[in-house]
Parts: sequence; structure tokens; C-alpha cells
Amino acid sequence: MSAVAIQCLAAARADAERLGGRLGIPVHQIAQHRFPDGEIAVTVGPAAPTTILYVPLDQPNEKLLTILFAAEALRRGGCTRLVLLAPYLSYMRQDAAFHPGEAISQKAVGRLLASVVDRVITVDAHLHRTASLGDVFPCIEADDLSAMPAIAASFRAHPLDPDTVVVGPDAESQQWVDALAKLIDRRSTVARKIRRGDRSVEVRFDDPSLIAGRPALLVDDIVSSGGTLIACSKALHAAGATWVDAVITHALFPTSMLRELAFAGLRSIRSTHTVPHFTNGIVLDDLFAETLRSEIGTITKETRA
Ligand SMILES: O=P(O)(O)OC[C@H]1O[C@H](OP(=O)(O)OP(=O)(O)O)[C@H](O)[C@@H]1O
Repeated sequence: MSAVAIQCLAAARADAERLGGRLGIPVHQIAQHRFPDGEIAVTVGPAAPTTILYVPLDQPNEKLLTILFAAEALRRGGCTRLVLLAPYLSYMRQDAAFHPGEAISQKAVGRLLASVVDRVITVDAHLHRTASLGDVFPCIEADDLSAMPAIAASFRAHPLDPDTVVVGPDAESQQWVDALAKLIDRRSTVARKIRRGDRSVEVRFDDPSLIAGRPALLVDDIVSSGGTLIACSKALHAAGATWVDAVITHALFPTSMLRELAFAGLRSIRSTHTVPHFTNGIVLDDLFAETLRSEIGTITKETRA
């Protein structure tokens, strides 16, 4: 039996296989069965002492339960170190009680995952009012990786106009805008966003002269309802952008949204594969392999001792 292995869900199998290939470790698919009463049964592959659970947490509710059950089976099977690679980590946006009586989902999900795994690895976590991922997982290791170097590298294959302005829709996006603009050596600006509802947002630019007559590259962590991207694309065109493209880390929106995005003047959109999606095009395999190499190293030393 291998000392390190990956366990994944069917939807992430192709991504997990590529990662397993790079790290030289086996990949097992977790089987799920649904009973007539709605309960689920989870069956894991052979438990390795160090196991990497590869679970993108889009559509998260059942997946969270699956992680809980898989962890139970893996620990009982002899797994002593369980690493959750959740390229997209859900429930991070509900980081406060915005209305009386509302649950802070971020805290609850953090506690749940920390009770079953030893380390969480994710990408561009949405931590608007939380200082770091360590605050979500205070008692375990937590890595919040940046997709921006991989996004910047992808522009070697999609060269950008030298006049392009890197644009973010709100204050939270400043960190990603700054990182990407620096890496690709372009100017940048960030808008002000007012969220009025789940799908309704307003975006304003304090200084539209930064945008007028230039191509804009929109950068954000998440596209979910598409409301932010649509409002931002319209505002950019109103400010005189010559065209608008977007790169995002986590694509959560349905295919049907493409029409609306095109109507809003968005020319193209590309995403990383943190969530399997038809806009995927930016590959994070190197980032994941490098981050996980320490897990392989640790176990190799222990095995030799
Ligand atoms: O496609 P959409 O449905 O518009 O969602 C995507 C937007 O939502 C998030 O920010 P959010 O508005 O939650 O702001 P926050 O920083 O206040 O959490 C995210 O950073 C995107 O900008």
C-alpha cells in the first residue's frame, strides 16, 4: 500500500488524476450511494497513512457530509494525516451575521472541517471581513494559495494589449488586482460596489478617465449569479473601455448566464479549474503539486526512519 494517496469525488477525477500523476501517488474515487430515504453512504478506497481528499466545494451541502463520512472511514482504516484540498472553499462569504439571528456559516463550516482534517488547502479564499484563513481554522494548518501567478502565466498564450487596465469590482478584489497587475506589468483600478440583493449590485468608478479608451481586464475571485460581473462590464463600457475581458478564480455560474454576460459587453471569460466549469482554462496543477510535495516528503522520511 502507498504511504500517500488521493481520494476524490467523481466530478474531480480528471483533475485529481493529473495531480496524482505529478506526485507519483495513487488516486481512488470515493463511491456514493443514495438510499430511498435520502441518506447517503460513502465508500472510500484503500486508506493511506497520509490521505489527500480532493474535493472542490461548489454545490457544497452533500459534499460536506461526504467529507465527514469519508474522514470517518479513512481514520478507521489507518489514515493518520488527512489533508483536504478544497480548491474552492464554500460558505466563506457568510462571514458575519448580517441580520439578527443569522448563522455565521464561515465559522460553522470552519469548525466542522477542522474537527475531521489536519490541514486545509484552498485557493483565493473569500475572506472579506476575516484577516486570514488561519482565523477560519485556528487549530489546524490552513493554506490560502493565490491563483494570480498562474493567471499571469496564462497571458503568455493570450497576449494582452499593453494599454490594458486590470480592474476589480470592489474593495475585496484589490488584493487580486494588485497582485495580477504587478505580475503582468499593467495599470489597475478598483470600483466601488454596492450589493442590494443576491443578484442585484451596483458598480461605480470614482475616476473613469483611467479606463476611457483602454481595454479592461476584469479580475475577481468568484462569479456566482453573475450580477457583479454584469454590472462591472456595463460600468466599464459606460466609462469608455474599448473592450472588456474577465479572468476569475472560481466559476460557479450556469451556461445560461453566458448570453447575459455577452449582452453586458463581456468579450471573454476564463477561469481556473478550482470548480469544474466550461470556462476553465487556467491550470493550477503546478501550484497544487508544489504545495503538496511536503506531504510526500514528510511521509518518505518517516517511512525510511
Ligand atoms: O456573481 P455574484 O453573485 O455577483 O457574486 C460574485 C461576487 O460576490 C463576492 O463578493 P460579495 O458581493 O459577496 O462581497 P463581500 O466582499 O462583501 O463579501 C465576490 O467577491 C464577487 O465579487
